[in-house]
Amino acid sequence: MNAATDTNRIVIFDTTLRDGEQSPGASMNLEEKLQIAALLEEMGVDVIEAGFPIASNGDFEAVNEVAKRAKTAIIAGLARAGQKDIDRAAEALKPAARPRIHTFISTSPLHMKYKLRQEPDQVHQAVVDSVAYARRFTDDVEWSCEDGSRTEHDFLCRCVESAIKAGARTINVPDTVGYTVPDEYAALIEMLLNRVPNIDKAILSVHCHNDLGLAVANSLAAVKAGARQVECTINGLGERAGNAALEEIVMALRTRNDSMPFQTGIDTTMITRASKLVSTITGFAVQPNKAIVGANAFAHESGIHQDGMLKNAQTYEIMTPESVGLNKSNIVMGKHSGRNAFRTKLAELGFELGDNALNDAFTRFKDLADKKKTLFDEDIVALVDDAVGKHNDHIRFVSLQVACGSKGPQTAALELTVDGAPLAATQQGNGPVDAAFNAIQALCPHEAKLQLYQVHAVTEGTDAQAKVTVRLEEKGKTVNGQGADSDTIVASVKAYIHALNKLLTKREKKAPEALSA
Ligand SMILES: CC(=O)SCCNC(=O)CCNC(=O)[C@H](O)C(C)(C)COP(=O)(O)OP(=O)(O)OC[C@H]1O[C@@H](n2cnc3c(N)ncnc32)[C@H](O)[C@@H]1OP(=O)(O)O
Ligand SMILES: CC(C)C(=O)C(=O)O
Repeated sequence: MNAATDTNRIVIFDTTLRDGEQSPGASMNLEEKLQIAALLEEMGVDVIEAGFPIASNGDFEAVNEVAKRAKTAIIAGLARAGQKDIDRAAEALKPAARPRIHTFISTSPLHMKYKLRQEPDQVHQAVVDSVAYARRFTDDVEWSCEDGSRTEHDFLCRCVESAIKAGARTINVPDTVGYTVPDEYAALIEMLLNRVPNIDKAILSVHCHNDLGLAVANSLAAVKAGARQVECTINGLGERAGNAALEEIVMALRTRNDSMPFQTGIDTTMITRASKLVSTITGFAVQPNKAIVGANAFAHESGIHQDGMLKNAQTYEIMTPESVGLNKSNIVMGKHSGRNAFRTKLAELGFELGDNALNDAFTRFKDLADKKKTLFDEDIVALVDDAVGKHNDHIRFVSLQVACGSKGPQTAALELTVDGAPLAATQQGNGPVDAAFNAIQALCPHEAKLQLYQVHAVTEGTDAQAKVTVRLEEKGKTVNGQGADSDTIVASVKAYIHALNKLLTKREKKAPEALSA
């Protein structure tokens, strides 16, 4: 039996927490990673790559904590070809019921010569040694040939054969730089299946980047050619232009099962929740026309389309919105809704809040419902995001009053509490946002630099909530803060404070006494 092809079940390997986090600015804290991992497991992801344990203590802790909590999913940790990396990955994965060590090394001439500065024979030896060493800790070892799509075929076959002989159960052939095209990539997979004598002892996997916008097409072509694991991320997050998007792979396989008769274990109705959670946590907005999860993916604007939809939805919809978890709810939220309905709605939207966060969010919900005529799911998501994980915050927003307009000066009077102590300051600035941020600086002096300031309207209308993302950088560490409010300046201040609180948490972990710095 050929394990690589004799099944129609596609293993979904999600790397949102590892390759996804390599997107500049997409760093996530431990609590956020745990939330994402829990949702990935609930939606049926087979393998969750939780991090690269040697990269930092934070990555180690994330892999370790995800490993402790996982019930059914395989948890993978990445490691370069070296004992130190593998030891660290093995240590982080110790509590996992189903640990996988994912070890990799580059095999393309370019990477071997310039990056590794190693001869092919040395790289080949490193493949054998690293896989054999990883097998001391777990039976489940995955080996990746980084830049596999630009690797010479003879050398690739030699390395793959040796990796399998040394004990790798999954062989991943990444298109690391998003260079390949579908027919070429499919031919590469076929070539490996035809030429590597022991290929039946392993599952072939693909890991595609989106530099030419072909990550999903390449992955699907590879599946048709015999690959049985696809590595992907929610919303296509990832290094540079990103990775293949999980939601696109899964929905393509489901919708075009006639031409691609393969199954995944994903509960597709959780896709929208996962997309929103990852977007909220990373501050990476999903483009409106993004396939499957964009705001317009199921919107029909033009008359002829609307007419067709009314007569038969299949005229213009190849998937139902319900199949990806949209519009499932018939709970209409408004100012008369109670706590139970709110909790149920939150569960539908993918949030499980502790009592404190729930109470906080419920109070905000009631305030918003008093101000806003119609509350959409997006409003609730924005408002809950605002509450999630903030109950331990050192800095808390109390109030803001701004004077703005064409005559100036723009002034912001801000009240905060820092560790419970009330503080107030009034500052001017070049516009109300600048004035408000200057007031924060006056109350909480810090060195962090503002790298990104982004405002989105959560829904339509002039009473829509604004959702603001603020990215701060301090000593090479970046954090994203989010804030939502029907007042854009208040949302901005909340986002800034959220980011500052995250920086404080990072500092606290590094040196508990550094909080006052
Ligand atoms: C394609 C991918 O996505 S690979 C994963 C990328 N992810 C990351 O890099 C995560 C963040 N990285 C980090 O935190 C750091 O780069 C670390 C901790 C991994 C390594 O840090 P450092 O030890 O300071 O090394 P640095 O990053 O400067 O250089 C990488 C070194 O690893 C070597 N290397 C790269 N890949 C591999 C590999 N698969 N196996 C063995 N060695 C490798 C490089 O040749 C280089 O070695 P050199 O220092 O002898 O020249
Ligand atoms: C480590 C490997 C799998 C990778 O991320 C890549 O090659 O893009």
